[in-house]
Amino acid sequence: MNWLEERMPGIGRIAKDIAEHPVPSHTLNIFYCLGGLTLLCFIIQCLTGVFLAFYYKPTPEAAFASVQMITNEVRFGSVIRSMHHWSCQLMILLVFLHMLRVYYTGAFKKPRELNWVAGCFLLVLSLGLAFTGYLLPYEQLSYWASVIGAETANTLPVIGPTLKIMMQGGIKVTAEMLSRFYVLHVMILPAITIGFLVAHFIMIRVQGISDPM
Ligand code: HEM
Ligand code: HEM
Repeated sequence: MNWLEERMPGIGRIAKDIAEHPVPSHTLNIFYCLGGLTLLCFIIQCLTGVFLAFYYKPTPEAAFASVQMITNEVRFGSVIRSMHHWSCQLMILLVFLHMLRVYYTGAFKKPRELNWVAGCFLLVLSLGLAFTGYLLPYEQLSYWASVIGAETANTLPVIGPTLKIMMQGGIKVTAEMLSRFYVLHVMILPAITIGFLVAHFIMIRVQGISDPM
């Protein structure tokens, strides 16, 4: 730390401020851990997702075969894939439970309204990540689930038909649908999620955790 402090004066104070921040006693229970556990799942998703991306091929011809190869041939491939799969299910469950904790403790009220709104974006982003990831193995179930998703988007007033075409790459499903979902899944949505998470945590730090009811 001294070595760093000499080169970047002030960094020790920031590290001390983070490490020595007291935890309010009323938050020492499982319900206040749900946000942190959601974050842990997101970190696991990013780490295991990068390993999957080393072998995954986002084309209609090769996607399913590459996922089969990850499962059957790549060393620890099935473990990494299972971790990605189950941590996704857990993340969605935990984010809803976290939202319920915030709601039932009234933590969305003044001055935390903006953080509730940031949280709503995080909820939609988490669902978007799970939805776009679902198509990637390109098996019957994932293909038709994405078609249903695109048709559901189609029913939205005004923007519906355009949204469907943007998702599928045309009136009918095209090869672009997989490329688009892949780019959304591994680049755009994780990057936007990280941005909202930073804002979420800065607001929590500035406002402090809400008082007990
Ligand atoms: C990826 C999703 C999310 C992550 C990783 C996350 C993470 C966290 C963490 C670590 C905390 C600290 C306290 C705690 O854990 O309970 C927190 C607090 C908070 N979160 Fe989230 N959150 C997410 C989604 C949401 C959603 C969906 C909402 C609501 C719509 C929300 C609203 C809030 C609010 C208002 C607080 C302040 C609570 C208080 O002061 O008691 N968050 N979040
Ligand atoms: C919160 C974040 C994420 C969620 C909820 C999520 C969810 C999913 C889901 C549900 C699947 C389908 C898996 C299956 O059925 O076996 C999947 C596949 C995949 N994900 Fe993610 N993912 C996330 C983040 C990432 C990130 C950050 C990357 C890469 C940088 C990534 C890369 C992949 C790849 C390559 C696949 C296809 C391989 C396979 O199906 O096993 N994911 N993801």
